[in-house]
Amino acid sequence: MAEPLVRIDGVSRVFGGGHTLLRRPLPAVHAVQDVSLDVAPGETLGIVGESGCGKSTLARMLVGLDGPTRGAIRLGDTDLVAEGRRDPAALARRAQYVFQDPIASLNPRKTIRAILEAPLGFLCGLRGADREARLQELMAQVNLAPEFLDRYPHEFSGGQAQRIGIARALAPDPALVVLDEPVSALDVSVQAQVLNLLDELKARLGLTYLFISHDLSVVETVCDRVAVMYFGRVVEIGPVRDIFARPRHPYTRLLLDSVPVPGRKPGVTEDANTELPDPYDPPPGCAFRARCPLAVARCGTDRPELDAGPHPVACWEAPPPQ
Ligand SMILES: Nc1ncnc2c1ncn2[C@@H]1O[C@H](COP(=O)(O)OP(=O)(O)OP(=O)(O)O)[C@@H](O)[C@H]1O
Repeated sequence: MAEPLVRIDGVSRVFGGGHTLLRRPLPAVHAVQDVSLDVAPGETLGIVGESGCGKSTLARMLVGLDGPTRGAIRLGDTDLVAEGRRDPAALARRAQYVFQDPIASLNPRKTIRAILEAPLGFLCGLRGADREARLQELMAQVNLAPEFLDRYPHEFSGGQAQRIGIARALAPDPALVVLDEPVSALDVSVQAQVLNLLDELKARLGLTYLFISHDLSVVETVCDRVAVMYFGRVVEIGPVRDIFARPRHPYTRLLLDSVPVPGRKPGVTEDANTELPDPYDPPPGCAFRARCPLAVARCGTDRPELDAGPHPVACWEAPPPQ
């Protein structure tokens, strides 16, 4: 792999915890636990897993919207966490976020012009004719007519609003764009247009994407590699083709089996125990074992770590890589 653009090293994020004034322990949620992964420049890394597994928490840390409790994140050769504290604008010029709900993520009282001018002025120091030229360029990049600049978010369809969200993210010309379920709120027909646009922009502008989704068919289409998260941890990571053709973790297999295929009975919904473990009381050993068809005694006591190679998995019973 080329020198990584992003290096996540042993990152954990705990919410809550600590003690009351009377020294009673407060409950803590271990949202992200000891995650290490790299993202190469120009790569699209998908993060998949069911609701509550820590995808958004991890993503938010990559743009400084949240900070790790432990571990380090590097963006190029800078310490992202330190940079986010020292100079949030410098971090925002390099890493941007596209939110799931496009209309809710745009200020309803501002025109699109005002929404896009803010980062161009504040982050890029553009004024006057230079700012206007960049505004026009951003609108062209997301295939929206310049007349739309003077409209308000509620006047847009979901797909158009997401184009504005993408234009706002591109405004400071970032290297990394975190896409948090960017098409899941859109109609299926519009999803394809937005995904094509993201693909074109990535090629044209040399972007790197972290793509969060629970829609595996979208992930299969757009991602180069995929990290599968379960209960705050990465349990499998590898090239998208390997993950889909030869999943090694039983949880990944369960996710793939749950994708609706016409004429096939879903495999997972018959699994009675489909709840994640209690995040306030994580079980010892492997967090997946209560749902796992391969579980053995050791899984209840020893937590498996990711093994080595281009397609690592954290499972005592996983088949060897092929
Ligand atoms: N600010 C917070 N305070 C307390 N707990 C939180 C906070 N943010 C997230 N959590 C908890 O951390 C865990 C991971 O949440 P996160 O939103 O990262 O998961 P997710 O995989 O992105 O889920 P979804 O797909 O539903 O957005 C969950 O148990 C969630 O309830």
